[in-house]
Amino acid sequence: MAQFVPRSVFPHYGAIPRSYFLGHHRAGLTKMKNMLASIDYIVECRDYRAPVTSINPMFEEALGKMRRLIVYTKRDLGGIPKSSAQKQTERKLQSFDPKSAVFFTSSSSRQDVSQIINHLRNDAEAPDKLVSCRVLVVGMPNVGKSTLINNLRNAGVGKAKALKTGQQPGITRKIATQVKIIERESGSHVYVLDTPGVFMPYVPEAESMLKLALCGCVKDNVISPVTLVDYLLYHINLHDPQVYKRWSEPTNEVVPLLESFARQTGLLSKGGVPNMDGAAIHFIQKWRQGELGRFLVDNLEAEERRREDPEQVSRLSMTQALKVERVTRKNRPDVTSSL
Ligand SMILES: Nc1nc2c(ncn2[C@@H]2O[C@H](COP(=O)(O)OP(=O)(O)OP(=O)(O)O)[C@@H](O)[C@H]2O)c(=O)[nH]1
Repeated sequence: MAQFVPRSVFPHYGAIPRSYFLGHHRAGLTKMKNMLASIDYIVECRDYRAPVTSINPMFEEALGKMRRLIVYTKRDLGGIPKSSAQKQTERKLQSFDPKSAVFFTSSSSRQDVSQIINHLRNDAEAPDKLVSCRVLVVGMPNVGKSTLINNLRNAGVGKAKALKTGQQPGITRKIATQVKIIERESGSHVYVLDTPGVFMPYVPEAESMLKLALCGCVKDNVISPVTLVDYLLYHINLHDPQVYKRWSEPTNEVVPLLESFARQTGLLSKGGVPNMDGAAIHFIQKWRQGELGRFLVDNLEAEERRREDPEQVSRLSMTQALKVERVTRKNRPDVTSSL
């Protein structure tokens, strides 16, 4: 049998929507900016699996001057714990933001979260900090902000979950009431505030939109689930095509793979026809649960090279991004208006 050769590039970037900037994203960002005077820290959450793509340039512009902690969430889904590959990834990510404290968290690891508590506790206990400390947690939709806050609260003051979390983006719609995560004898405690996830007005590259959709930052109905699985299959094949051997030989063909997956998992429509969209969503969920390989969808070596090239460094500024969004809206109906 001929040896399987995975695709080295993804060939289908056709009609991928590039926007998911909803009303509550814009409103949330404005509110965050207005409350900065009463905030001591920003905790910026990024998705470990897409650590570069899940950076929202709007946060850089709006909140960039604040003291900031960067937290890469969902660490458990991005690699093998304590492996040399994981260590190398994390060293690289730390080197991208040398001026910020950088943390990596998995919701199942109390130790990961305790490191953030220790950092905030030490900093909050500085002699000039006699009043309460308020921390704003920001990030893309569904990146794991509320989960992180619940875990910080549990590790810091031993209390149970305070905020609702969920598999789809948009669970938190408004800036939430503050939650105490560190108690101090002086009575000036450390509080965190949850915020609605904010997407960017326009995603310059179709591939970035696919990565963000795979990680769950946009609702599952915005991009065709079969296209998303095709993109996921492209990544899986570059890592380990054996992970789907229960349903298929290694393949670059998404449709037969999903048909077989649908049949074997009972995802059939009337007449026994495979329910392709249902199967695709289920397949993606399996990856999001770590059952189809744990890897990054961003290429950190490419990002390193980009950062070394001054011509490439300029990202879309917020003003530029909003301008592009306005032009896009003018030229075609907004994909988000029906959501
Ligand atoms: N495996 C894994 N799942 C996580 C982790 N953190 C969060 N999740 C899951 O990711 C999903 C989103 O988490 P939330 O905490 O609701 O995300 P959010 O950023 O508050 O979402 P929005 O309110 O939409 O902005 C939930 O299903 C969580 O259980 C993690 O470290 N590992």
